[in-house]
Amino acid sequence: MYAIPFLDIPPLRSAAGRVRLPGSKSISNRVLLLAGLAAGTTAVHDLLASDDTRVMLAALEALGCGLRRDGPVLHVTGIGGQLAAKKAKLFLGNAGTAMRPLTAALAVLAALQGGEFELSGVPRMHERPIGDLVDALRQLGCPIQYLGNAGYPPLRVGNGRLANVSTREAVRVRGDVSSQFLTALLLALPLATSERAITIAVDGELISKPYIEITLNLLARFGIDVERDAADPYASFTLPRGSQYRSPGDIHVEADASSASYFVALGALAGTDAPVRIEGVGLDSIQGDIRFVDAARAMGAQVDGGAGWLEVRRGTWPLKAISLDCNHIPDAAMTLAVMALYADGTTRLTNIASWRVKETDRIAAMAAELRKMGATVVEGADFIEVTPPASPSHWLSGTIRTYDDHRMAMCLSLAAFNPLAGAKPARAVRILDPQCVAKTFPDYFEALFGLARVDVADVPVITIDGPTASGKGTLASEVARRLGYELLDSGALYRATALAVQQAGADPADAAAVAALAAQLDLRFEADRAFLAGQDVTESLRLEETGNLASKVSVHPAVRQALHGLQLAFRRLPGLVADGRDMGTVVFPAAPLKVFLTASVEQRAARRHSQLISRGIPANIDSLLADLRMRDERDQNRAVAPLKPAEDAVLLDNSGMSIDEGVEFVLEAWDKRRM
Ligand SMILES: Nc1ncnc2c1ncn2[C@@H]1O[C@H](COP(=O)(O)OP(=O)(O)O)[C@@H](O)[C@H]1O
Ligand SMILES: Nc1ccn([C@@H]2O[C@H](COP(=O)(O)OP(=O)(O)O)[C@@H](O)[C@H]2O)c(=O)n1
Repeated sequence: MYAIPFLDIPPLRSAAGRVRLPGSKSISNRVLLLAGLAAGTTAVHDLLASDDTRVMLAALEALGCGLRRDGPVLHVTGIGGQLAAKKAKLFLGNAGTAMRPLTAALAVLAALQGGEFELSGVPRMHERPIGDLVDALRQLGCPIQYLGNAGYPPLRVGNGRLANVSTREAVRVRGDVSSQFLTALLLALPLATSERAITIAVDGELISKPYIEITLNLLARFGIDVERDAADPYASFTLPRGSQYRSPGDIHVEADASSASYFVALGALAGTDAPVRIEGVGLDSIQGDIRFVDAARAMGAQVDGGAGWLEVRRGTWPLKAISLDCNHIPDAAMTLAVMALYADGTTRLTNIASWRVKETDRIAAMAAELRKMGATVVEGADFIEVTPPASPSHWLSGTIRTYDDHRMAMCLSLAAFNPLAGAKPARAVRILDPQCVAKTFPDYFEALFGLARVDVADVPVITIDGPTASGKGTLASEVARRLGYELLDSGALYRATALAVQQAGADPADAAAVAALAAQLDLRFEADRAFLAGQDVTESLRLEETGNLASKVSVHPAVRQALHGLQLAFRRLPGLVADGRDMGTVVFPAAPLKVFLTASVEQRAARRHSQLISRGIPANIDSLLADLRMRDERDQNRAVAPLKPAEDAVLLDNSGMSIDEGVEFVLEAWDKRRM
C-alpha cells in the first residue's frame, strides 16, 4: 500500500497480464456478520483484508465472537443468537456495510435480551443517513437513541432493559435511499422470529436490487430461506417463523466485482496487444456489479469470461459514448464516468442519486475531478454527463482529490492512461491520499502498476550522486519512501560484486574475471535484507572493507558495463530514486532531476564514524579520513564514469543540514521540475 500524501502516476500507454482481485467487501462483511450471529464455527476463505472488514472484525470480537486465523482462512465462532457481551461501544470507521447491519442486529438483540450498545464512526459516517433504518426498527419496538444529529449516527441501541418487540405488523422500510437498510433488516430479523414470521415491506422503488440478491443468497447459505412475492419480488420479504442461522461450515468470498470494474476498464482502454485477465470473479458472480461488464461492452470493450475469470481487451476505439440507467450498478458506474473521458461523445449516467450519500458526494466529486482532466461535465441531482476533451491536445494533467473515497482514487487513476503512442502532451495524474484505497483494495496501485505498460522515458528518475558518506543512501531512501518510488542503491551492486570476488578468491585487478562475476550476480533485495546467491549478506555488504574493495573493482569498464542493464531494470512504475556515483552522468543521463550531494571530508568521516560505532563496528576516525580521501581520489580520477556532477545537476552541500532539510530540499526541487 502507498501510505504517502500523494502518488504521481506517469502517463500509462497499454496494459496486459493477470490480476487476482481481493474479496468483495459486501460479501465479506455480510458473511462475517452471519457467521458472528450463527452457532458454531465458520471457516471463511478469501476474506477481504481492508479497513471496512477490520472494523467489522473488531466489532465481532467486542461482542464475544471467537476469531482465529489459520493462514488465509479465518475461523469465526458465532454467538448463536445469544448476547455474550451486553454492553459495548463500537467504532465503525466509514464502513456502511458494518454500521447498518450491526445497528439492526444489535437493536433487535438488545431489545430481546436487555443489552445496550453505542455505534459511531468517522465524521463522514455521522453525515450518512440512517433514519429510515432506525424508523423501521422502532416500529418493532426497539429502543434507539441518536447521540448526535437525529437521523444520523452515532447512536445507542437498547437501554439495558428488555423491550416489548412486536412482529405482528409488517415492518416498513424505505427502499429508495439505500438498499443497505433492507439488507440490514434481512440480516438481523431472523433473530426475532421465534414466535412468528416477520414480513418486511418496502416503500418506494427499491434501488440497488443486486445487493439485495447478494444478501438473500448469503442468508440461504446460512440456512435462512426468505419468502418473496412472485408477482413483485422486491415489494416484500418474509422471514419464516423459527429462522435460525446455521453455519455452512466453509464459505468462500468471491472477489469484488466493483473492484473488477477498474481492470475491465483498463482492458477496454489499454488491452491493445494482449488481454487483461481478471481472476477471482467471473460471469457466474452473485454480485450485481458484474453487470458492469455489459456496460463496458456497450462502450466497446471486448470481454470474455467464465466461472471466476474475465478477459478484457480493447474493442471499439475510441470508446462509444453511452446513455445508461445505472441503478443496477451504482458503485461500478463511477468507472464508466472515467471511461467517458475516452469516448466519442457525451456519456450520460442516470439514476445515480445514491452517489450523493456515499463516502462523499460522488456526483460532485466526480464532476470536479473530471473537469480537471479537461472534460466538460454537467451534473444534476441524480445524473452526470461527461463530454471528453476535444482532442488529446486539450488533455490536462492534474492533481486529483480523493475525498477519503477509495472509488474516487481507483477510478481517477485510469485517467493516467494515454492511448496515443508518443502523443504530446502526455497526461500524468497526481492522486492525493492514495491510501484511501485501503477501504476495499489496499494494493490497488501495485496491481495497476503490475499490468500497466509505459514508455520507459516517462518513468521519472531522480538521481543522487556524490562521494562516500555524503548521505546519499540516507537521502535517497527517504525521498523514495516519500514519493512511493523504487530505490536503486547502485553502490550495493558494486559491493555485492566485491563480495562475490572475495568469495570466489578472484583477483580484484583481473577485469575479465570480475566482470564475469558481475554479469552473473545473483542479488536479491527483500524487506530491507540483501541476499547474494541465497545467502543473507546485509551486514557484510555494509562493511568498510567491502566498500573499499567495491571502489577497486568498480574502476574496470567491463564491470561497469556488466552492471549497466541490471541498474536500468530498476526503472519501474511509479518512479525511481537512484543513488551512486554516475547515476546522473552515465546510467540515467536524461533524469529530470539530478542531485549532486557533497559534504566536507571531515564531516563525512565523522558521519561514517558514528554510523559504524552505532552499529557496534569498531572504527577509527583518522584511518577513516584517510580511507575516504583515498576513495574520493580513486572515484574521481578513474577513466570511466568518474565521480563528478552532471552538467545539469543541482549541487547540494549538506555539511550544515539535517537529514530532513536535505529531503525537503530535494522534494521541493522535484515539485518545481514537475511544474
Ligand atoms: N544531513 C545529512 N544527510 C544525510 N545523512 C546524514 C546527514 N547528517 C548525518 N548523516 C548520516 O551520515 C551517515 C552516512 O550516510 P549514508 O547515507 O550511508 O552515506 P552514503 O550513502 O553517501 O555513503 C548516515 O549515518 C547518516 O545518518
Ligand atoms: N554508481 C556507483 C556506485 C558505487 N560505485 C563504487 O562502489 C563503491 C561503494 O559504493 P557505495 O555507494 O555503497 O559506497 P559509500 O558511498 O556508501 O561508501 C564506491 O566507492 C564507488 O567506487 C560506483 O563506482 N558507481
